[in-house]
Formats: sequence, C-alpha cells, structure tokens
Amino acid sequence: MNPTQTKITRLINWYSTLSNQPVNPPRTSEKPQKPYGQPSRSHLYPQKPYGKPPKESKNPSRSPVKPSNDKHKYAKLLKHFQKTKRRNDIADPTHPSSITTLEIKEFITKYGQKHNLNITLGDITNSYDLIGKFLPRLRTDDIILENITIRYLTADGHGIAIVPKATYAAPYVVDPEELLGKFTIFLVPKTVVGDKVNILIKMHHEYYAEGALMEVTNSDSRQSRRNNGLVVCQHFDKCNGCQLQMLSYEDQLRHKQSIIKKAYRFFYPDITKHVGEEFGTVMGSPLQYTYRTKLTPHFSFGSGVFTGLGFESVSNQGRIDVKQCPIATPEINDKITEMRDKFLGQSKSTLPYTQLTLRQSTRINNDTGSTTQVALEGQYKVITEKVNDFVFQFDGNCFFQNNNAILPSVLDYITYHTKLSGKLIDNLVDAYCGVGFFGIALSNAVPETTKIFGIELSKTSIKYANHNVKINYLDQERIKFIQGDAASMFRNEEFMTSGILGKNSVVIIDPSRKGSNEMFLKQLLEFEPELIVYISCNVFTQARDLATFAKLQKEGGQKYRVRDIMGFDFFPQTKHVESVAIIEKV
Ligand SMILES: C[S@@+](CC[C@H](N)C(=O)[O-])C[C@H]1O[C@@H](n2cnc3c(N)ncnc32)[C@H](O)[C@@H]1O
Repeated sequence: MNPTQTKITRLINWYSTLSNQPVNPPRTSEKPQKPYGQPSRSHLYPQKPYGKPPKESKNPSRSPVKPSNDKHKYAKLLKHFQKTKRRNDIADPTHPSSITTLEIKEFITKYGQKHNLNITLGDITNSYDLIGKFLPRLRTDDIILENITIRYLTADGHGIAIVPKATYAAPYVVDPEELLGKFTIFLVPKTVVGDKVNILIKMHHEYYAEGALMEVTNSDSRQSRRNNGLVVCQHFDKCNGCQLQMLSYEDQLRHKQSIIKKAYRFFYPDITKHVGEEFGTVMGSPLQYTYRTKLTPHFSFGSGVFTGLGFESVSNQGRIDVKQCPIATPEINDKITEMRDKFLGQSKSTLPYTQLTLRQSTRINNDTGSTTQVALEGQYKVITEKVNDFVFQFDGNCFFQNNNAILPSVLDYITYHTKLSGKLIDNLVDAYCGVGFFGIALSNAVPETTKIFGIELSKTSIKYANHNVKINYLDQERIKFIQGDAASMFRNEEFMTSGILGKNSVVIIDPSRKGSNEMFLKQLLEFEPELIVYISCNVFTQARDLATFAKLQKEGGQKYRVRDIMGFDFFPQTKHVESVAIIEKV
C-alpha cells in the first residue's frame, strides 16, 4: 500500500467508527447505470441520467494532486454556472442560492445535534481543487455513491444527503488527511426524505455538490415517504417542471406548509408571537392534475430543424421533449400535440420564435351564455377566463393566475377576513393589480359603494384591467386602475384626488416573486388601512417584507398584527406554494 492509499484507508476507518455504519466504497462507473423510476416504464428512459456515456478515468494511478493555482478561474466558472437569466442578484438574502445556504446551515445544525457533532460551514466547504475537478468539462471520473440517505427536503424540492468527504474525495485533494471530519452536502433532485439513493457525483459548489439520481434502493420501504406508483408523468424523472409527483397529495401539502414555516423562521421568526407555532396550513387545489392554464414550452433544434418541444431537463443539460404534460389542461395538451406534429422536422426558419405561449381560453356564446374551453397559441392572442361570475380578458403575455380551479377558494378566504371585523369597507386598494383580478373579483364581496383603486406597472395589463371593468358592467366611476409603480402609488395624483383614505380601507398586495419594498411598506404604514391582504408566490420575500413592516413600527409603536397566514396550492406536484397573510390594525 502506498502512503496515499494508507491515508484513504485510515479515513474510511475513521468514518466507519464515527457513523457505526458500513461504508460503501465509491464506485467508478464502468457500464451505463440504470436511472431510477418505475420498472414498468424503464424502456421509456435513456440509460443515463444525462446523455453522455460514462468516461474512463484518465488518472487510474490516482497520484497525489498538486495544489491548484486556478482559484480565480474556478471562482469565475462557478459564478457563470450560478447565473441564470433572471436571478443574478445573488447578494439578496432571499435569492434562491442564499435560501439554499440557509437550509444547509439549518440541516447541518440539526444533524450535528442529533449525532453529537459540531458541524460548521467550514466543515462542509468544498476546496477549489475539488470544485475544479468536478466542473462539467473537467470531470474525469464518473463516481457513484451508493445507498446514501436523504434527510431533508429543500424549498426547491431537492433532497439533502450528507457524506464524509473521505468516502470519495481523497484522490482529488493535496493531502487526504485534510478531509478528516469534513463532509459534503449533496443536493439530489427528485428525492424525498427517507430515500436511500445511488447518485452520480456532479458539480461542486462552495457549500454543496450536485448529485444526479441513479436509483432509489428502498422505494418500497416504510422509511421513505416515496410512492413511485403515484407518478403520472412519463417525463417526471427527467423534466425540471415537477418535483413532488412521488409524494401523496397530503404529504405535498404538509411539505408546502413546512416551506411557509421555514420562510418565517428564516426571515421573521417573531411571527409566532402573532399567529402561534402552527400556521400556514395549505389548502389543496380542487384539481391536482390538468389544472395549469398556461405553458411555455421551447422548441429544440438540431442541424437547422426542429427536433423536440418541451422543458429544461432536471440536470440542466438541455431540453427534454415532452409529449404530454399532465398538470396542464387537456386543451393545452392537444395544442402541444398539434404544434409538435406541425413543426417537428421543419426548418427553423418556419417559426420566428423558439418558445410557444399556450393558454387556456374560454369561448362564450353570447346568445346562449354557454362556454367551451380552447387552448390558444401566441403571446398576443386575447385570452378569456371566467372566475365565479366575472370574465377577464388579457393578452397571452399578461400575468394571470395559472390555476383557475383554486381561485374561488382564495377569494372566499379574503372575503371572510374582510368581513370578520364587521366594519364597513369604504375602499379596496389593489396594489400590483395585473389585469384587475382581485379588485374586480372582490367587487361583489364589498358594499356597492366601496371604491376600488388598482395600480400596476405593465401598460398592457392596465389597458385590460380597465377593459375588464367594462365587460363586467362595473361602474367606471367606482373602479379605477392606473399604470404606475406601486412604490409611488400613495403619492400618485389620481390616487390622492380619488378621496381614498386608509380608514375603512382594505389593501391587497400581490407582488411578483421579488416581493415589495421598504418604500411601499413605509407609505402603507402611513396610509393606515384597516386590513392588509398580502398574497405571495414567494413566501421568503413575503416573510422578509412582513419583518420590514414590523421593523417600521418599532418607533411609533405596534399598529398592526398578523391575524393569519394560509397557504394555497396553486401548483400541485411542483415545489411552488402561494402564501396569503392577513394583517389587521390593532
Ligand atoms: C403576481 S402578479 C399579480 C397580478 C394580479 N394581482 C393577479 O392576481 O392577476 C404581480 C404583478 O405585479 C406587477 N408589478 C411588478 N412590479 C410592480 C411595481 N413595482 N409596481 C406595480 N406593479 C408591479 C407585475 O407586472 C404583475 O402584473
């Protein structure tokens, strides 16, 4: 045994004593691995988690590695891989990568307490040597770790496993002994707590590494919440769209409640003083599949012709061809088939764009009032949707909620809270109003004299919001939607001259994922409405904003209390959850 091998053996022995578990030595793949999934469908899947055949080690002798001088190169490369089109504000504590770091910290603390270990971020940090070795184009080995346990599920729907670095990293560092007491956190998509999995080791980041799921080895065991029999979609293993199909719907709702509680634990722990320890119950969607009224699949192409239509793959290695998407409505699925048949094999020049916008639309027969459902393709088609007794029209590229079936329950919940205090509502303010959905849909839940005022950044949406007032035969003197930044709403001339005062007002806030901001919240506090309803598709920014709102009240004394927080499952089978907070004046 050479000195390096001796060190590796010592490290493995150290881990065996530490965990009291047998250690499966890591395996370098020699033959293509079977991906996990339901055996009956295995013929549908390619043989690898992503297309490339396994690479042979170029370094069989595993000579000790030289220290890397490439820190800057790796740091730059990592930055490149972390950047996505919309999410480049990585200093933001609510950025998804910052949330992942918070989740990892929470996990190692809990795991450390359970196993009597003090694991710090330093103990799980990946060295630049290790990061460099596993960068996509520099990785020389396909290393598979077997039977590792998933112990935590992130808000992104990735399972977390913790593995002593000694079990696989010794050949990639200068001094294997430096791995003593060090761990790697693996994030493994499409896994759930209790799964035992075989993973292919992929890219390393500062505090975690990516693991591609090869196989779940305890699918039928009681330790895991998984039930592969529930998976409906043939593309589930590969597609990035859904994360939770293998969980029962009750487990999905429980997981989503845990995301709401986690978001407040991270950004506004004092929430429990308002709503107690148990909050954020998630109401299920009446439809758990076939609910999605909008899809935006992309065409893939090769040699100048269209070769597929679908979504990003879970491994971020291009797109997968999706023939049917079971969470979308039947009409949208028919449209996918139609568009695929029309364009596949055609030259790329036949279409001026590579992304399709498909939306569900309702056709109303004006003579009989009967309706039929259709799917329309294109960003500028006029879409019609009906919610309760109201009709909404908008361009294909305007924002509109994507799960029509759950919207009546959300409206009922808001109505219940607006009526709870028994006070008359004189004004309803709809901030971030889109095409006027909440303002219009709640117009019959408040007295006929209640003024409704909405603001929205998008010009097109505002055009449709005012159009929707007309087509629902609502009084245009009573309901007004204006274009502008919500942050300047309270100083807007039209708003100031509208006579709307905070007293007896309800303010609805429904911002996009990045949430609201201090400027808006400050003015909201000065406006002093009776009730605030904060609807959010990103509970982390919602929790941050409510913490800011509480902080703003520190000086002048507490004016508001959070009455309730409830989740709504707008997107079954996926990681997403909508959170609605009710904030009342004390
Ligand atoms: C989640 S959507 C909600 C829309 C609407 N409430 C609904 O339910 O259909 C958020 C809306 O906020 C708008 N928005 C984003 N930033 C804004 C800002 N600073 N001021 C006003 N509106 C904004 C977006 O254009 C989008 O229509």
